[in-house]
Amino acid sequence: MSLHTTQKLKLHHPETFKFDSIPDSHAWLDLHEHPSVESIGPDTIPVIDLNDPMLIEKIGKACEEWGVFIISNHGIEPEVLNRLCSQMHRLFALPEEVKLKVAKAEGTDAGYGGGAISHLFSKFSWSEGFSIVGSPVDHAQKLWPDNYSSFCEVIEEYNKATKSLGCRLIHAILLSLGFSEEELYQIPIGGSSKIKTVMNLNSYPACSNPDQVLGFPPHTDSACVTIVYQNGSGLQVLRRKDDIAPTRWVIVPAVPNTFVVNIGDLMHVLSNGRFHNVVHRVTISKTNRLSCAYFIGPQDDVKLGPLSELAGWEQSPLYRPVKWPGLLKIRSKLNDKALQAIKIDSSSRGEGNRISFEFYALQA
Ligand SMILES: C=C1C[C@]23C[C@H]1CC[C@H]2[C@@]12CCC[C@@](C)(C(=O)O1)[C@H]2[C@@H]3C(=O)O
Ligand SMILES: O=C(O)CCC(=O)C(=O)O
Ligand SMILES: [Fe+2]
Repeated sequence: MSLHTTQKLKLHHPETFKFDSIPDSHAWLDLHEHPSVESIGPDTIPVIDLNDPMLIEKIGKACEEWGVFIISNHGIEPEVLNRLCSQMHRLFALPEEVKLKVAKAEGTDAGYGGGAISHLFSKFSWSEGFSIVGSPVDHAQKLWPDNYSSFCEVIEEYNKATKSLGCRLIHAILLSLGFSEEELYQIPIGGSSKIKTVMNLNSYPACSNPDQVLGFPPHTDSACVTIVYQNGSGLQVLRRKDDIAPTRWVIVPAVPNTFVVNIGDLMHVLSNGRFHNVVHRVTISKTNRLSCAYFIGPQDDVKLGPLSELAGWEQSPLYRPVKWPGLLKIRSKLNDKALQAIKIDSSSRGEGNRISFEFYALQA
């Protein structure tokens, strides 16, 4: 791979994952000093059974307090997940030059490469990703000209099942905000025909010095919700300082037959700041790990803002409405400061206005 390609995609050098010592480009300093990681502590990420009669209340509470929860009884067959895993193995085991045939092109979200905000971090991630937007057929044909249907079939199947699971979750989340069943359909993401989904397949190779690297640095997801399937642990969420302890990383356990659900920036905006867009990162271990992150947000032409008027809340809106692609553009410049750029904040005029200006310039 040429240096140019490597830098543009913020991808590893093909030999990196075989090194015994970690190259400077991937080694983070003081990674585990602050905040600390809670291995056994007072924190347990809520586990929510989708058949629980108290589902709405439990989901609302988890979205507010944690911004992440684990779901069981989701109805997706383990057999589909096993097939998804074997196709992910098959994809990432391809030679580097084959995977690069479907490298993300400038300005597109779909294809092989690093994350959309990877260029904002000082170090490379110990991971490879493949993003799917819409049909995977074109890319799959390039990867396996004679044998692409087994990949496409499981992707389509998983997509269909996870999309309907996502709609169920979004409904429960909106109901927890106080909307009625009838009102749901007036909301820009309240129905399967209104949402857009992006599937991100991730591979985190085994590492001999896992404490020096990260599979993905700390970030929030931009979408409304993300549904994560993981075949082993590695994901950690940042728990805010509270009465129990200071800010700390909490390990998200890998519970068989469950998914992890994260709240993203757009759900934080939609709920007018009530739901927590949780910061998370991915750590690496001595064994290979696979995950599939399924991002659910509004369609590209839909502006999403706080739903305060609809719900008749007393609080005034904290954010200006934004389209998903617009937010991605701001994030690719401002990273974790992106939401400040759309904040309606009368109290901090100086800084706020400067960032808002940048926001409008980017939107133009
Ligand atoms: C629809 C999406 C969601 C994206 C951007 C675009 C395609 C790739 C997604 C990710 C995947 C990896 C983490 C993330 C933070 C990243 O860097 O790229 C995600 C990002 C986001 O959540 O904004
Ligand atoms: O691999 C994981 O567990 C999560 C990956 C992630 O955070 C992402 O793709 O946004
Ligand atoms: Fe993420």
